[in-house]
Amino acid sequence: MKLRIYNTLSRKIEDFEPLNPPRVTMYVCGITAYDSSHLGHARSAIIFDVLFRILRWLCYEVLYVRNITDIDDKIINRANREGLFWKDITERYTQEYQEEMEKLGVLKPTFEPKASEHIHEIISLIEKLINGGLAYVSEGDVYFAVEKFKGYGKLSGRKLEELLSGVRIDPSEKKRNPLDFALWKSAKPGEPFWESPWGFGRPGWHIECSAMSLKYLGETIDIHGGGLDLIFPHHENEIAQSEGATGKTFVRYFIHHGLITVEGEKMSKSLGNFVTTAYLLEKYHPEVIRAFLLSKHYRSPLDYSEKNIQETEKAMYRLYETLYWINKATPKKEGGLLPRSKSLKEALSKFKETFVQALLEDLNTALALGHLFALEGELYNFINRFKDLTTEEVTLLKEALKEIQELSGGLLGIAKTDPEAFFFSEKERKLKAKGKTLNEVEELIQKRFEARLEKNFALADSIRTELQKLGIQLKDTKEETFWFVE
Ligand SMILES: Nc1ncnc2c1ncn2[C@@H]1O[C@H](COP(=O)(O)OP(=O)(O)OP(=O)(O)O)[C@@H](O)[C@H]1O
Ligand SMILES: [Zn+2]
Repeated sequence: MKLRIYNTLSRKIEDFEPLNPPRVTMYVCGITAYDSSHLGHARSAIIFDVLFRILRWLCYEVLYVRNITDIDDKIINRANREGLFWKDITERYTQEYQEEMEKLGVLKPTFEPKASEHIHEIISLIEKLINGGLAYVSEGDVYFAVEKFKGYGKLSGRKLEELLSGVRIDPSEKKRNPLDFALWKSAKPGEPFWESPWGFGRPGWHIECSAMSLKYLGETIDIHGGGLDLIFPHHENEIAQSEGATGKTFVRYFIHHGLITVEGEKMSKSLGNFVTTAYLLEKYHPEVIRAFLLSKHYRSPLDYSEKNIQETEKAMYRLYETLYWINKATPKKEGGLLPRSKSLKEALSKFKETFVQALLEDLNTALALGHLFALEGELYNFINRFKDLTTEEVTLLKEALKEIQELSGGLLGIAKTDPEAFFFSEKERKLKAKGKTLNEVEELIQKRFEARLEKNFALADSIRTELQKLGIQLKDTKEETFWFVE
């Protein structure tokens, strides 16, 4: 079994071959910690989380770095605006982000280095670039000289001449070429600074990723990822810095995901069209958010709207309802598989074959989810149609449950929660929003259950109507009333 993945460098889907198997090195550009994270940041973390899980499932030993940018103009502006020390800002939002990612079931990367803790490595790398003639000092700043690096533009497919035609030349600039970018910026009043051979100052944005990936993962890394907004200039500049300094290939596979959009525009803080991860976690189960984010191919844009995520929630409730019934299923008679289970059996073996296959072919989470829901549909119909299950039929249902939990739960982080726990926390959360407690509602449901046993249908119906007003959906079986809040 082999992973095939789209490589932005070649613009093709390629077989994934790590440089030194079984080791795989992966670096993903993380957040700039100056504000609360939004759904776009969660998409990035979850896509690479799925890739991380798949690589581990393929028995690779993955070293995964996701950095935190904690030196940046936006951080400094925010700190000055709030009258706080820059570190207060970055620590607050880093912690918030890490807690949210944990709630979303995102596995911790091997390393989460911060730019501010790697100034020494950054300075050494800049010195190397200056010594190699690829960077120059100008009034306390250091710039990378883009025309000195032959391959500049190879990732984004841009040519230097084309790029130059689009920029305004300002003769007062400290740069020799308007496309040169800052590796080091001299300190301005009110900004954090560090000591360097070029005076007090701070690193530019791009150099931190080159320095930290070199430190933790070595000169050549297998995978480098981020949103496609980072292809140019960020990743182009990272290549120039890293390859300029080492003379080696920096990245074997560049993987870029599409953006979360709102009515077609990138979700971003500067446009003010964002929903925070915290807000979504208040409203939706973490697995609903994951399922929504994985419902489209990672390279496509994904348009957020409340309606779209609510549709995912409906599908997830149905999935969990099915898993709930399987959990509860017990045989009513001894016996083997009857002809009626033929299509379920086929659906299960199809799922086992196709689910992982979809993920291995360029991480097609949308298709994998399609396979999951196809099996779920078969399971749902089977459970609802046949109440006199045989021992072997129950075994088949439990096997399907186990496969779903292992494959979808393990690789997508979806369907990994115990179904009872899923509904319990969902009911609590939704009732709280309606000003009700779980106890109150459970008492009503019990009362209705008893009324039905006593054939007091008038009372049972009036309770049902009352519950429906709260958006509660009820489903009666002989043993219990299954319910959830819409
Ligand atoms: N709308 C989005 N959809 C998907 N990924 C995004 C989106 N916005 C940012 N990202 C990704 O999140 C990661 C962290 O990015 P970063 O903190 O630099 O965000 P940003 O682009 O500055 O966000 P904003 O513009 O909202 O401030 C990057 O890999 C980036 O590509
Ligand atoms: Zn980066």
